Amino acid sequence: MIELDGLTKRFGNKVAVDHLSCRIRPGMVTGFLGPNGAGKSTTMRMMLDLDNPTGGSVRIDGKHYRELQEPLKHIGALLDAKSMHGGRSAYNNLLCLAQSNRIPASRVSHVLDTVGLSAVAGKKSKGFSLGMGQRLGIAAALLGDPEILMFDEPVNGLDPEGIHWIRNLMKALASDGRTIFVSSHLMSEMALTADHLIVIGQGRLLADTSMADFIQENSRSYVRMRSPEQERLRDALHSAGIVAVEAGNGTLEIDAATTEQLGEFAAGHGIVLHELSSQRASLEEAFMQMTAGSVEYHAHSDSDGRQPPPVGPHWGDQWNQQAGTAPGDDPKGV
Ligand SMILES: Nc1ncnc2c1ncn2[C@@H]1O[C@H](COP(=O)(O)OP(=O)(O)OP(=O)(O)O)[C@@H](O)[C@H]1O
Repeated sequence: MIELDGLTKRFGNKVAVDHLSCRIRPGMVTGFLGPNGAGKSTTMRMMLDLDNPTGGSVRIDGKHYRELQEPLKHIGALLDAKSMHGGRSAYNNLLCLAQSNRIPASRVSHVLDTVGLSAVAGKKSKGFSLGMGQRLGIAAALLGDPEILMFDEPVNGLDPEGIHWIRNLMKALASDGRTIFVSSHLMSEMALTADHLIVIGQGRLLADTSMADFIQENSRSYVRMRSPEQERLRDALHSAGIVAVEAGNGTLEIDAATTEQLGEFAAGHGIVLHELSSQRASLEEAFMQMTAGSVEYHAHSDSDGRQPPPVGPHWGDQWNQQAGTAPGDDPKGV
C-alpha cells in the first residue's frame, strides 16, 4: 500500500503537485492518469524519495522511503529506462544493482528471463532498442521481488507483442497480491490493464475511482443512427421533439432515447436504417472530458480544420464557445 497525504511540490511559483491525498492498494493495477505536466512524474519521484515534497508525506507500507531497510525489496520502479549504465552489459547492470542492495545474484538471471532478455544478457545496454531498454528497466524493478511496483509509461517503445506482455505481467503481479501503480498516455492500453484509476490535473486529484465508474460518470451514452434517408429521418425526429446531432458520415447521435425506441420510431415512419447502435464513450473520451479544464498546453487548429468534439456536453460547450455560439446552444441540433 502506498499512502499519499497532502503531498505537495512547488518549483518556485509553479505548484506541480497540490495537496494530493490517496491510497494505492494491493491486489490491483492502479492507473495514474493526467494530461502532460499534470504532476505524475513529480509525484512518482517523491514516492521514491528522488524529490523532496514541499509539504505532505508519502508512506510505503507505513514507512517513509528513507526508513525502508532494503528499499528495492519493498518497492521497485521503472521511471527512466535510460538510467542504466550503457557501457555495462544487461547482466552486469543488474548484478551491480543486486550487489549494492543485498539481493542474491541468482535473481539477475531470473528477472532477465522474466523480461525475455536472457539471449542478450551479455550485450552492452547502450546498443539496446527503446523496447529492450524498457524491458531492462522492468527487470531492474523486479529484481528485489518487491510487493509494490511503479511503472512510469512502461509501454513506451514496446511493440504490440511487448505491450501485450507487459499488460499480462502487470495483471499477474497484481493477482499475486502486489500493489501495481502505472502511468500511461495510452488510454486504450490503460482501459485494458487498470482496475482502478487515479486522475490528476494541475497537480490536484480529479478522480480516485474504479475504471468502470470513471467511464460511467465521465461520459455519456448515446444512440447512433445512419439512414440513406437522413433528411427525412432528421425531420421526423425534429417533429417528434427528439434532439439529434449530426456527427458526420451521415450519422445522427441521439442522447435521450434507447435503440428500441428509435428503431420503432424509424419503422413507424417507414424509414430505412443502415445503423442503429448503442454507444458508450471510451476511457480516452471520458478522460479528455474530465481533464479538459486542466490541460497545460492546448493545440489550436484553424477554423477549416476544426471539428466538433465527438462526445460530451462539456466538449460541445467548449467547441460552441470557440465557434462563437453560446454554451449549450447546439448549432447542429435538429
Ligand atoms: N525540476 C523542475 N523545475 C521546474 N518545474 C518543474 C520541474 N519538474 C517538473 N516541473 C513542472 O511541474 C509540472 C509537473 O511536471 P511533471 O513532469 O511531474 O508532469 P507529468 O504529469 O509527469 O507530465 P508528462 O505527462 O508530460 O510527463 C510541469 O508544469 C513541469 O513543467
